[in-house]
Amino acid sequence: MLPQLLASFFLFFCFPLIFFLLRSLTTSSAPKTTNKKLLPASTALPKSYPLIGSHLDIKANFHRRIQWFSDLVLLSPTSTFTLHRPLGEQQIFTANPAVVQHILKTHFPIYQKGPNVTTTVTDFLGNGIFNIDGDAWKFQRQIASHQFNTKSLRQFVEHVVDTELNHRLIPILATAASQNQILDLEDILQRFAFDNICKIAFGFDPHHLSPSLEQSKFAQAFEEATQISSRRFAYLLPIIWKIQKLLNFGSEKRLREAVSEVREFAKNIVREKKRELSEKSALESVDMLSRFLSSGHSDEDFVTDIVISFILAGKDTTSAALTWFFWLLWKNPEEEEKIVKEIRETSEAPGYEEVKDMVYTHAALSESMRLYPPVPLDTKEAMEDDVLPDGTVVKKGSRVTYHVYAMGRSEKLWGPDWAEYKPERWLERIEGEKQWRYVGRDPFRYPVFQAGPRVCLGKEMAYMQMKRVVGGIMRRFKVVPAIEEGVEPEFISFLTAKMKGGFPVRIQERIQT
Ligand code: HEM
Repeated sequence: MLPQLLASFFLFFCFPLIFFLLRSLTTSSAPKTTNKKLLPASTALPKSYPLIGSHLDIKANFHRRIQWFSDLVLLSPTSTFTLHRPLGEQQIFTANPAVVQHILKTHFPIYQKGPNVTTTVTDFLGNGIFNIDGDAWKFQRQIASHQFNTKSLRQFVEHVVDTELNHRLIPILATAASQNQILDLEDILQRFAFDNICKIAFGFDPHHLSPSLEQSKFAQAFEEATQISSRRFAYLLPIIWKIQKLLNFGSEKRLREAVSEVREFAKNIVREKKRELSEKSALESVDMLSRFLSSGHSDEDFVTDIVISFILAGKDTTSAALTWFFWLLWKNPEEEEKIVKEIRETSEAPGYEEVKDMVYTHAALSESMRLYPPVPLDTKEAMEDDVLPDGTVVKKGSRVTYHVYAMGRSEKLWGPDWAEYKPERWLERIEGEKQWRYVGRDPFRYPVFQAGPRVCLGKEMAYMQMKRVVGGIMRRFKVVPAIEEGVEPEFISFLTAKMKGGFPVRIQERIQT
């Protein structure tokens, strides 16, 4: 009762006062933007009011915020759009490759994660690699990068992924096919990816993908922590969730419980690894966790943060990418046939080189992530005043978001056929031969894995895993969505993308032709 009373007191008496005081500050310091006057008057721009900015429109569109921001940014002639948030805060959205290059590379020191993002997700991600800047980030990146060398990738594809595929995934799919069961493929792929990342990065097998598909308390807590942390960004004023946190009620109470569950799980991994390291003088294979623990940074909380960030990186990204990939193949059977052809031309248990050479599948994955990127938005905070290449004025403290989802759907960037699923956009024929060659794109035009000094460390690992999984599944099975005809699944995102409600599918044994 007391917490509710305190909160009500704050809401009714203190807020109006704060509003009044901040109003004078915000009206005088609002940065100028050049793109505003370039937008045609007829476009449905969000209305902005003193103090609350465009909060009413933001709230009304919250359920479809990815698509709404995408529409707004693509309507702008400069592909950059400034959103007025409450209390004079500005958030700049861009789908302009020159701007993306500016923030991610040429002016990298100015555009950091920044206090706004880091304080919002710090309860969940702590000082893990996704939530830090400066020397701490450099250190984590440098230690973690060893995990992604060729030797490690080979071990990953030929042992970790292969074993999980043949001993866990395929048997579950075979049973579903024989019993005509409906499975949630998104859930299965998340479990698969979670086992994979734990094995390769921490040398630990959580055995999350099992025939019972039992819901684990950890997985549920991880999902809740992700969603509640991500929803904090939508508050009219961050102070509201901060008070809720202080008083430990509502979603903040649940977040505290979920984070505690996640941390306990991660801490057990760390403790087990410490014990292993103390018992053995030399480990057979050195995983990333052992490297961190042996680097002189053995503080349990610090290493736990690193473990949580890596679970986030590994569990929800490739699974989101593959979920949408299988949806697109269902809608594009001729593309499915071309991939099956490539798979049948490789051996049943392909090694590292063979997986690397699956260029058609590689292109098909890049093309599906263009339309459904696993990380659809990414935000940086300006550490100083700046001007973007398109003339947009950025004030210190403003957030600048590059909209990956919008960029993949931009006619300017991909041409009038942008809405079509065409893996061949990424391929060219090798002269005089029947084979394809993969043609990479400018990473600032396709920043699905980010770009510049903070480009995704796991990019190659992710492609290798996805190609091997696609090969393993499609060689034998056809994935058939159990979704009513004409219904399009909804693309949503909480830090990483999801298919709303999961991806119900039936599995069919593929008829050999
Ligand atoms: C399709 C799969 C994936 C996509 C689309 C993807 C995308 C991204 C993006 C957009 C970022 C930048 C995030 C930010 O700074 O806000 C990132 C960073 C990162 N990713 Fe991935 N990722 C994928 C898979 C993986 C996997 C499997 C791993 C392996 C553990 C991984 C490890 C990392 C790490 C360590 C960073 C942090 C890099 C840094 O800040 O220096 N990613 N990834």
